[in-house]
Amino acid sequence: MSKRTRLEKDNAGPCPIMRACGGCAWLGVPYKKQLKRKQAAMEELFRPLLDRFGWDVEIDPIRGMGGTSATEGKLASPRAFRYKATTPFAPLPNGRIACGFYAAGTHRIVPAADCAVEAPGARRILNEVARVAESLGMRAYDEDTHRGLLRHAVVRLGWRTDEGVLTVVTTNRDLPREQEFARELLALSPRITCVAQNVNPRPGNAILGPETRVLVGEPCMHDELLGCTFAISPTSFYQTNPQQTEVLYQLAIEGMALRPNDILVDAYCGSGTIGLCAAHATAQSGTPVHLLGIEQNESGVADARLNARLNGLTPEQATFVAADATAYLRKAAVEGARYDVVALDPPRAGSTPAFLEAAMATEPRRIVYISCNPVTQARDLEVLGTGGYRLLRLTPVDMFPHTEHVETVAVLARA
Ligand SMILES: C[S@@+](CC[C@H](N)C(=O)[O-])C[C@H]1O[C@@H](n2cnc3c(N)ncnc32)[C@H](O)[C@@H]1O
Repeated sequence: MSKRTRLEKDNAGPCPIMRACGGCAWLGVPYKKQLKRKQAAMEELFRPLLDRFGWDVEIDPIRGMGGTSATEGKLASPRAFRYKATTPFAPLPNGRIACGFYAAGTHRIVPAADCAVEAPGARRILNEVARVAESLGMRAYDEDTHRGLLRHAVVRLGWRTDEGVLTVVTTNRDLPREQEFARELLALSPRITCVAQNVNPRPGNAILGPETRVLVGEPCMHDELLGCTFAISPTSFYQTNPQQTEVLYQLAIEGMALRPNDILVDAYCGSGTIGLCAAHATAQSGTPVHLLGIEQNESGVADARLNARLNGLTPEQATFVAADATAYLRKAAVEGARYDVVALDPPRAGSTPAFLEAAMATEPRRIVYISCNPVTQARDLEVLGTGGYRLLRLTPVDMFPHTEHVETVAVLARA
């Protein structure tokens, strides 16, 4: 038998472009082994902290898709779990447009007909955006010369709904043949219910710029988590792996251990999802709480207010403020505010010492810290431990199979 070429070997694997694309470095690693690796990484990261504070806590087995690191036997390798997909665009000769994934560590685009981890159909929609733009004579943005219009496209599909938002990111607001472009994008899939344009004129790696407008269709899409309905605008934050988001939120809600009439703060709340799932559950069980959500992205706050209404919560039951979480909580603490439970879910950079100090000054019974970056979370838990909070539970969740990333939920109580 002839020796197989490297390309043939790649094509026989779980994804034909897994070596070229920078997305799923661990796709070839059995899923159970991935979970064990992540569990070991969490032990190594958090053990010194647990020992230093004398917190007698065993880190829970990481909650993977279909099982945990402690599950007996093999686990199926997860597929089709990412409900948000993105492509960069770049110019090719003869007005053609490249799209796909950046090769690992570069800005070289690797074309992809499909993607094993994205929701079915998402990659095809993104590829079709390039074809539509080519047919209308649009130019892709060139990172070297800073010329051209089309930079990225982002598609988000509903997990429990048939809705979706397609956002094209351009260097300026003016779109040639705008209406035709928008209509053709809307027609790419019955699942696209909103087509939006985001304008990002600045060079650099940030995908989204400051201005967004809906070109055609609905102003947002909807999805459902833990029995709640959520409206999601084109540029509001919404988790990419909804199945695991339910696991994550359920752990956070359990950790809150809410009591009737508690004031619950949901800081860095995005579209309000964590706090609203918690407040909705307590309202349903006849023991309502008061929710205060804090988020700096105004479109997230607008979504959160709408989401409160969609889930039957009044403005008295759920209030959302557009503010920097640190500035808001510092002021509240100085004014003597008292909260019963503070949940926070900051971006990868983590929270700030000033936020954590202010949160503790409001004397919450519990602090629930959800993190997509355990390294910054460990740093912040040090501040909370020094301030007198004690870790009760730490649970890793696998939101990002086939990558080294781990999400964690830490539950702390006032000592
Ligand atoms: C990891 S997301 C979490 C969102 C939400 N909890 C969820 O599960 O969908 C972090 C959120 O923090 C917001 N954010 C970032 N920096 C912030 C700040 N300084 N103050 C308030 N919100 C901030 C971001 O806009 C984003 O919505």
